[in-house]
Parts: sequence; C-alpha cells; structure tokens
Amino acid sequence: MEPTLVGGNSSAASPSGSVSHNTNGTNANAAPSGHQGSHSISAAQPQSTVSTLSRAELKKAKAVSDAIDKSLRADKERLQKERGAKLLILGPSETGKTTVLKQLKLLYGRKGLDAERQTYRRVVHLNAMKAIQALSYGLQRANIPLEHAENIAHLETVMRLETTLKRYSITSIGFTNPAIPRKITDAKAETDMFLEMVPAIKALWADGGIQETFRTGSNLNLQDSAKYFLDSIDRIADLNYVPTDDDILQARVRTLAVSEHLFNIDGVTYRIYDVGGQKSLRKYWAPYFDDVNAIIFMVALSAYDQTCEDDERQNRLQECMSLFNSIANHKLFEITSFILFLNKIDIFQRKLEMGSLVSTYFPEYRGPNDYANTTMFFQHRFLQQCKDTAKQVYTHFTHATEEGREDSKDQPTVLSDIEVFCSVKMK
Ligand SMILES: Nc1nc2c(ncn2[C@@H]2O[C@H](COP(=O)(O)OP(=O)(O)OP(=O)(O)O)[C@@H](O)[C@H]2O)c(=O)[nH]1
Ligand SMILES: [Mg+2]
Repeated sequence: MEPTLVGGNSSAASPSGSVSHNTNGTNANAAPSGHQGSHSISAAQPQSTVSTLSRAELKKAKAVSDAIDKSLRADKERLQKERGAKLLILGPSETGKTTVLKQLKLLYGRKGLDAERQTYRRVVHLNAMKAIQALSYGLQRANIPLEHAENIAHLETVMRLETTLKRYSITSIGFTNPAIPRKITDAKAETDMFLEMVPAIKALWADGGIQETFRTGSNLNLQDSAKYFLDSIDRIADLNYVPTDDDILQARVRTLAVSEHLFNIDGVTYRIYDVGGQKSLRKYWAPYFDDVNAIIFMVALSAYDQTCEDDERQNRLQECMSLFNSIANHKLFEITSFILFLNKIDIFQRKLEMGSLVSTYFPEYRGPNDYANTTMFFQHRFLQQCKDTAKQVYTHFTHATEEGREDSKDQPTVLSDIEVFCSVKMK
C-alpha cells in the first residue's frame, strides 16, 4: 500500500498505525508517556530505605504511588480537555503545511472549507497563469524553440502578464489585502483576465517546445501543481466552475501570517497553528512556542535535488534538516511530542524513477537508489538531528495532496496520531 496522509503509513505497529522511533533509531511503539516524568516507587525510594521495608510496606507504598500517578494523569487530562490541545505545524516553505491543514478541514471542518471554495476559484486561475508564465520564461532562458511558430503571439501575451501577476498575489484566503490593487481583488475582473488568457494557455501547454521545457527545465520556479491545473484548463475555465476538494488541495497560496484553526472533535478542542515557512517569516513563530502539546514538522522529501529559493548554494533538504535540528532541540519543546511528516513522496518517487541519483546531492549516501533505502536514509538523517536520543519522533511518509476517501474513515488518520501524542482521551 502506498503511504498517504490519511489512512496510510509505513507500519501498523503503533496504536495509530504510525512508525514511532526513539531518535537513536530503535523502534519504540510504547505509549508516548516516556518523557512525561513518571512517579515510580523504585525511583522515589533511596536504596537503603527499600532494603529495610517489608514486602507488605513496599506493596502499600507502590499502591499509593500508583494512585498518585493515576490522579495526576486524570488531572492533566481534565486540564488538557479544558484548555484543548495546542499543535504547531512547522517546516520550511512549500513543504505542505497548509495542505495538511486543508486535509484536517476536509475531515473535521468541511463547512469552513466550503465557505472558502469560491475564493479558491481565483487561486486556481492564478496558479494556472503563473504556471504557464514560468514555463514560458524557462523556454526563453533555455533557448528552446516553439514547435508552432504561430504560438509566438501567445508567448508574448503570457510574457506581458508578468507585471500584472507580480502585483496580483492572494496572500490569505478569505482576507482582502490592501496591497492588492482594487481591480485585482475584484473577482469579476480577475475571471475576465483569466478567460482572456485561456486560448494562450491552452495553445502553449500543447506546444512541443513548452512540453520539452516542462520535462527538461531546471530552476523553472514551477509550482508542484502546475501540470495538474494546466491539464484541467477546460474544466477550470468553465463559467460554472467550482473547485473540487482535489483542486483545493492542489491550490497554492503562500502563507504569510500565522493563523489559528480550531477543531472540535468529540468534545476536545484542538488549536492548530499554521505558519509561513519562508526564512524571513520564521521570526514570527516564537511567540507561539509556549505550552505546545505536539509539533507536526513538515519536510518535502522531493526537495533533495533542489536549492533554496533565496540561496542557490544551499540544498533545500539540508536546510530543512538544520531547521528541524533547531526546533527538535529547542528548550521549550523538551517534552513536546513530535510528528515528522516526510511529505511529497509521490514527487520523490517519480524523481527516483526518472534516474535522479540521491548520491549526487547527498554524496555520503552509498546505498541503492531505490525508494525503500533512500527514504530510510533520509528518515535516519532527520532523526539523528535530535540530541535527546530518547525523544520519540513519530514518522510518517506522506502524500498530502492525496484526498482521504470516505471508506478510509476508520483508518488511522493524522488526528489519531495527534490524539495519542496529546494523551487526550477523545471518547
Ligand atoms: N504532488 C504533491 N504536492 C504537494 C504535496 N503536499 C503539498 N503539495 C503541494 O505543494 C504546494 C505547497 O504546499 P503548501 O501546503 O502551500 O506549502 P506550505 O508549507 O504551507 O508553504 P508556505 O505557506 O509557503 O510555508 C501546494 O501546491 C500543494 O498542493 C504532496 O505530497 N505531493
Ligand atoms: Mg502555507
């Protein structure tokens, strides 16, 4: 079974079906209470006293200790239920943080997502225009000729979009941004602009030159959803088009501000925070670091062959590891549970199949260039970042844009992991 965000993972060993590892690499699917200071009789009694206690006294002391433990646990659970569980979704840009949040909304907050559906229509149109524009620039940069000379006019139309699209950035779904010119925040103006572009987008996407650019181009600055939307151009250009759940998962809006999302599941409130992953936005994370129950750390495995947007000398996955290092070893997260999502496995697998060698970018890797061995290598590299080798980090290999199916409702989900982590009883 291919691992997916909802319902799939690489092992069924833990109660939630996730793979749990101590960071020293051993499998540790024991209950996740290991690092929450337990009150045990053997630890509490000095050796000399223990030897002078009778069996009956020891038994009695143990019973008292167990009762204290139980009562402490119950108090903690009650408090947690009242306060709710606080979760942060952290990680670099474009790793899929907001996509995971959308998955949670699809499962537990569909109403909220339905209200945003019309706004996503504009995001989808914008994504399609940006995709064809990035390909057109790539074609020019690489001096690849167009297959059909008559498409030059379309190419020019798309290039002229540059200045308009630069100003045109939807920063946060549902919020109008004063920085966006009025003309552009106007949904009708945007739709008209997109519809005018459709013939050019269709003709160029069908052109052999653009296809070659798509196949061979590097540093195209192309979004992962480019092909998905360009292939669907007729459907998304329909006047009655309403984005599907899949479209919403594929739509890309860069997160600029930290946002809080509340989910109420079986009487427990989950406060989940989505942050902007760009380097310049990470300074805004710290105010949210207190009292965190769990952190979902997102990694785009597929970025192993990419460089950072703002520094072409730095490998993207390497930079992600450094970020994980600073988060996993942060003083405020000593007892915080960690869920590591090694995401975008679909793209990662495709790259391997096309012959891209992991060892080109990570020369220390000497194993076979197959999915099983390379993913294990990266998992190990991430877990190695934790200085506390007893820290439990639950790892999932995920494909966050794959929609959870109705019939997978009973399968373990992201939230079933979160539930275990927070030690919150849901029922
Ligand atoms: N193919 C594929 N695409 C994915 C996957 N996860 C996310 N994406 C796409 O990757 C793009 C970026 O995802 P986001 O969720 O917006 O990334 P983010 O981490 O929130 O990025 P910032 O807001 O900039 O920090 C979107 O177009 C998603 O549809 C995946 O597993 N596979
Ligand atoms: Mg985001």
